[in-house]
Amino acid sequence: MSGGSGLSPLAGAELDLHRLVQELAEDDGELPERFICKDTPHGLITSSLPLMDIPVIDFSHLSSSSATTDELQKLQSALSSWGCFQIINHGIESSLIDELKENGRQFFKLPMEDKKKYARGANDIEGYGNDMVLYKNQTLDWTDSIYLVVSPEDDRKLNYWPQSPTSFREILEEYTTKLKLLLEILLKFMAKALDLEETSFLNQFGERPIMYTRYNFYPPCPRPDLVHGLKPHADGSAITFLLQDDEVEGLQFLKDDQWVRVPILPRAFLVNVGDQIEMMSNGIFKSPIHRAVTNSDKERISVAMFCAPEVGKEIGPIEALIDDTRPRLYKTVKDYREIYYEYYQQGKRPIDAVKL
Ligand SMILES: O=C(O)CCC(=O)C(=O)O
Ligand SMILES: [Fe+2]
Repeated sequence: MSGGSGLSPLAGAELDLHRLVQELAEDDGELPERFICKDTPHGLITSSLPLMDIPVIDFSHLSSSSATTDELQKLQSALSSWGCFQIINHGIESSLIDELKENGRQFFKLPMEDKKKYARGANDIEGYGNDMVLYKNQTLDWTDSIYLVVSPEDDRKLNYWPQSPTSFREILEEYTTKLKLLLEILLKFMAKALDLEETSFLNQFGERPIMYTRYNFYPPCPRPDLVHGLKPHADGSAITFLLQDDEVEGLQFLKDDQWVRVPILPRAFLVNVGDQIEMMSNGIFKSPIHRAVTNSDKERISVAMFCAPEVGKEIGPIEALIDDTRPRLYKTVKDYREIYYEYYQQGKRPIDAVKL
């Protein structure tokens, strides 16, 4: 479900029964037509593309009194220019991060029949599967994934949570608890960076924020020049935390019509704003377009955590960010995810649906 970015599609979206990318990759056969992009130049890892000078925010500085102002300024500038940054010294243990990713890797290594026990069901978006077909003639992305609601806890569908490797569930649970705290801290810093009340963003998330995780697995691809790992999209979430592969590059952002490669910073979080923070910040923070590319000899894994306000919660630009020089740019909406998919299915950029 590339481009789906952490939100559920409209009911009745077409479910496709094509084969998993991993099976195709092991086949060594011809690249099926449905993966070949016909439109833009794509796919290329092209080391000729510039490496992004991505801002790195040190969380330990944000919490210390002396360095706070500079770091908040950096955060503000990162989010208004790029809409993304990397976090170091975030306090989540390396061992937890390593195990989370290793569990993902091990899961994708299981025999197909074991993985298929967790296969996405008809009319569901959760579980193990390939790119989900949401609109007609959609080009398929070269990725398989496991997609799970992790919060609120009572919305979890444990039947989709792998039991092999044995620590998969426990580690994901622990990771979710820690990321939820990190999300809260980050939202407070983001408000401070704009001179707002600390809870200005947090309040819009409500009591039961939604968190989805997606393990993206990109097998080596015979023609990385012809396919997308994940086609260009902006996330429909409010905030996305991404753990990139420690060794294999693949994530790229679009800035001023130019694709740039994201450097690997092991165990850092790549954080990007999703459409919902762009709306809440009245357009000051940008929800960036990004994509993942594949390569012909190495598999790649990434783990995304999409965070969004609770279901049914009204969200919109924070009042203090609306004035004569910056009029309100977005509507107030509920359940942006439905709007997101409706627009996505029509091949339009979802955030345009909520612009005034
Ligand atoms: O694999 C990556 O690096 C990108 C993942 C991503 O953009 C997503 O899951 O929405
Ligand atoms: Fe994304």
